[in-house]
Amino acid sequence: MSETIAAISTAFGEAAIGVIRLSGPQAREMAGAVFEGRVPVADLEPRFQHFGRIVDGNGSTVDSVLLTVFRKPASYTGEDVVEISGHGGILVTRRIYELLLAQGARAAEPGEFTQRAFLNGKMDLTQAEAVMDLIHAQSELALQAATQQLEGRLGKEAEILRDDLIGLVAHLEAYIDFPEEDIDPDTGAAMEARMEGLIGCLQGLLDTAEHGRILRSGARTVICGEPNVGKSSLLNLLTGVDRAIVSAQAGTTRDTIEEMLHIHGLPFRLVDTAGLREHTSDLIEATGMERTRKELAQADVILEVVDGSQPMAEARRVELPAGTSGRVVLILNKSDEATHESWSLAGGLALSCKTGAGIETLRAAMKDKVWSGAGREQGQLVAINARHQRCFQEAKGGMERALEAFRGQLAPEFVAVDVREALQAVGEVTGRVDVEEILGVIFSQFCIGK
Ligand SMILES: Nc1nc2c(c(=O)[nH]1)N(C=O)[C@@H](CNc1ccc(C(=O)N[C@@H](CCC(=O)O)C(=O)O)cc1)CN2
Ligand SMILES: Nc1nc2c(ncn2[C@@H]2O[C@H](COP(=O)(O)OP(=O)(O)OP(=O)(O)O)[C@@H](O)[C@H]2O)c(=O)[nH]1
Ligand SMILES: [Mg+2]
Repeated sequence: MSETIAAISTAFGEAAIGVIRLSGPQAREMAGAVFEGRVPVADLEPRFQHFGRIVDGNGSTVDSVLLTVFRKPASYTGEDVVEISGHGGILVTRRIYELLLAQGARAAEPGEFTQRAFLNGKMDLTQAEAVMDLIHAQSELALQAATQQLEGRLGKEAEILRDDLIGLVAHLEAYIDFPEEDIDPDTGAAMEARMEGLIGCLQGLLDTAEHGRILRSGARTVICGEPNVGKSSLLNLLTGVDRAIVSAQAGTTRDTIEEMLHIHGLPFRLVDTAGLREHTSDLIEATGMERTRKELAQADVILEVVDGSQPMAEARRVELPAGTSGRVVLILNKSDEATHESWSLAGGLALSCKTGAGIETLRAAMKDKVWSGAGREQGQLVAINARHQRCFQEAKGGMERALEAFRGQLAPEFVAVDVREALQAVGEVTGRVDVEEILGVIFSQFCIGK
């Protein structure tokens, strides 16, 4: 990391202010070569903003700016950092950036400042990932989860797990070093309980993966039903915009239409589909239906729309893929034309896309389908991502094997091998390595010679 990197840190476009950031050993020197202020950059007091001008090679002013110096290690990246706030024009910001590149700065890779922050020990991997989640958050709950992860909540949980695993390995190692000592039954039972506890903790974290996926990419929600029941009208009602074409003609929607929406802080990716009917001679329509079936198979929520004003016997209900029944919300649309009594036992929600009656009940039902919120206290919003999920799954696998080996009275070294694998996997969550520390714990907790 001897290179000094530069990037425009604000969004591309016209804005009030544009920030260019430099990080690395030559940050101050490079900034000093283009900045003219009352005091040379090398002597500027860190963490205060200083007014001055950016000048090009001919000595002409490019912009008047505010400049901030951060001295290693007290910066975001842990390196020397310089930030320059210029006027936010596309061209002006770009020119300052290019002047810095001309001084030898390298264009930063995506995420490189945060990567350096991680490599310099300013944050763990879960926090680095949270920075990205925070930037990408599109809903209130996703933002809350990212903020908490950035504050280190998940990292702390992983570290606690890791400490427990290190303790366990240390304990097992002690028996390897002293094979003449048998594990007495009380200790054995306690160790078994400890392993079970760890598996429970890992499972608890794994249980948050579903919520994590939904927060990060939205609950996949598919609107399906026979032609002309009001599917596109429902998409428009939920999103509040006239996105999809609505018409009295059956077969209006041919292709899938996608829109994002938010319900009580949760993101939903809503897909309107071509009406499903068993037989069609229209090739385009048939292709549309094929897409619909694919969407249905991976949906988190299925909004099955029927024309509730018609008798239930006349409705040709869509054949849903196996295993999806728990995810279905049946919507009895066109309730403004009165809901036919034959639907009374079907367990559907009466709705009118025409008047909007019933929409709040539907929104609540959609949230319920994907957000049980069970298990975790209010305000505690741990939601692991796919990488964490892989690590924790591997760790749990290791612990399950360890427990089995332990119960089968295998030698402690075999049990320890599996626990070590779990330890490695959990260490990967925060991005730590372990071996040295295990040695440390062995010698500090178990006196040699006993
Ligand atoms: N202008 C600006 N705004 C920003 C950032 C930035 O880099 N620059 N950040 C970037 O994403 C976020 C803030 N994150 C930061 C985290 C740590 C430090 C920092 O200087 N840390 C020092 C001192 C800590 C202290 O004073 O308590 C350190 O860790 O030693 C700076 C920004 C959001 N806003
Ligand atoms: N009375 C009444 N009519 C509705 C309601 N919702 C939709 N409609 C009408 O039903 C017809 C079909 O609506 P669409 O939303 O296009 O139906 P669709 O299910 O998307 O139809 P396809 O795309 O052809 O499969 C239109 O004439 C709508 O105005 C409702 O709640 N009440
Ligand atoms: Mg439609």
